[in-house]
Amino acid sequence: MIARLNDAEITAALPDVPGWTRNGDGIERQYRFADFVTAFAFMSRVALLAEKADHHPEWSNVYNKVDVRLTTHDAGGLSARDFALAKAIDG
Ligand SMILES: C[C@H](O)[C@H](O)[C@H]1CNC2=NC(N)=NC(=O)C2=N1
Repeated sequence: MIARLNDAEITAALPDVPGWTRNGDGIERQYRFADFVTAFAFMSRVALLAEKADHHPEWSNVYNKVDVRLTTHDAGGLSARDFALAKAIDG
């Protein structure tokens, strides 16, 4: 089982993922694109990253906006996997 990060570890990890904000047991970011096709292309790319990492986002899409929330269900909170996926998404 992956370890749940404590508050100090989360605070230390957040500067590594600029643009992401902590909200309770998750980190969140909103992406905005030119149009739906570009937003969906982003989602397709992230879906492949998520499958590869076996770590999946909670997300929603409205036209050109994609809201992404990362949390680790197996840990009951944030884990290193969330920060790794956030970096991969933005990398
Ligand atoms: C069996 C499978 O490895 C697990 O259910 C994975 C899949 N994707 C996951 N994604 C997220 N966000 N949290 C998890 O705990 C998780 N667990």
